[in-house]
Amino acid sequence: MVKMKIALVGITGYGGMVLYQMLQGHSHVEQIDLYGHDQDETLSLSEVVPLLGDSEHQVFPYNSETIMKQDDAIFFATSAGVTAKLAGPFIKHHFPVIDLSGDYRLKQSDLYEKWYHKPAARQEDLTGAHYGLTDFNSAKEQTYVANPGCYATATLLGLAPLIQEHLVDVDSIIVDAKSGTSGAGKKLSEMTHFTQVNDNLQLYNVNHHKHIPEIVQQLKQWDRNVKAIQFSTTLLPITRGILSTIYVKALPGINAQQVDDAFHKIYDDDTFVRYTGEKLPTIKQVVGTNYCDLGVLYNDTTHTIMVASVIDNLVKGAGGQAIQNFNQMFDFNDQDGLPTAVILP
Ligand SMILES: NC(=O)C1=CN([C@@H]2O[C@H](COP(=O)(O)OP(=O)(O)OC[C@H]3O[C@@H](n4cnc5c(N)ncnc54)[C@H](OP(=O)(O)O)[C@@H]3O)[C@@H](O)[C@H]2O)C=CC1
Ligand SMILES: CC(=O)N[C@@H](CCC(=O)OP(=O)(O)O)C(=O)O
Repeated sequence: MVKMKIALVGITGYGGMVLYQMLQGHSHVEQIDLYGHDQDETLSLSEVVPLLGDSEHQVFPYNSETIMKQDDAIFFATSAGVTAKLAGPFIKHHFPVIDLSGDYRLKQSDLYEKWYHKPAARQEDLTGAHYGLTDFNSAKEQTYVANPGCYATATLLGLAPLIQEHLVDVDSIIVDAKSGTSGAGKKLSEMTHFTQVNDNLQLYNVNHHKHIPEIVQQLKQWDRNVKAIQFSTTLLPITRGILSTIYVKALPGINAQQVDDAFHKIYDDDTFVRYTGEKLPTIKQVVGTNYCDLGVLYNDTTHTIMVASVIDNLVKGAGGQAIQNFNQMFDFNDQDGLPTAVILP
């Protein structure tokens, strides 16, 4: 059996620690080498991430040459703007990278700089990166995988059958996406301060969210007529989970059965996307798992289709999809290393 040594950068972050836990259960991963960026000596993991409490594991000072010598692939679970600076040597040597950040998702450097307000990676590297929406874009034989954003994942999976089957007015897409606070990462901010989050719901970045260009870019791959979406994001007083509620007008003559048929056609054979018809999903039923659950209602009076899409932002929305990309890159079983047990109660 193929056994791999994996490098992981970003263990102190929410995405990185959850990814680390999942990789420990992957049958082809024999070693996980952790690298930190602001340290010049080797530290114990229990010192760096007490929550993981894993005393024999260590965190090494980051060094791309060391990584390419002793590891077989690298996961970056790092903030926006990091891989744009660090990934060059790996790209040059075609060393396998799965990047959880948004640095290589957009194909145009000017678009990245407009929406991320940071210097973009090299245009040729953006062009060469693979957008790893695993249910539609296979990462087989790819070396640089840009893992999708969490809102983008939930929204694109909810829209795919409607856009791919050309059932809707593409100028009528309205997305109301809502996330738990872990989506913002561990950094402290006024918006995610407990007192501000608790007993509250907060809209933020409406019409300015960096997932808008990412979603539109992928939708255009399915229908060139897509130009824009109405996209709002709301912070929920929960830790993990996303509910993306999507509204779109059916084209004249399209009925509920055709919509239902499209979702069955696209998802009946999909391992991690579960279409539940008119039974609308809740966030709790996917938290802790790599599933995306979809419920769909058709309003005959307004001819509006509503899709409810739920995921765990740190699993299917981040590290879980990253492992799916890893499995596709190396032709491993698509369920290897991926959690299916929901966190109860
Ligand atoms: N949270 C989520 O639900 C999702 C997050 N993502 C993306 O995944 C990435 C990680 O997210 P998340 O875990 O939430 O973020 P966090 O803010 O929780 O963690 C960021 C990580 O990046 C590391 N880091 C920061 N600057 C550097 C640097 N210059 N060099 C190396 N490492 C650095 C941090 O290390 P240190 O502690 O030393 O600063 C930390 O480990 C982000 O790009 C995020 O946008 C994608 C989908 C979902
Ligand atoms: C609640 C919250 O703040 N969510 C984050 C989602 C970040 C994410 O999905 O990561 P990428 O930066 O990789 O796209 C946000 O809205 O920016």
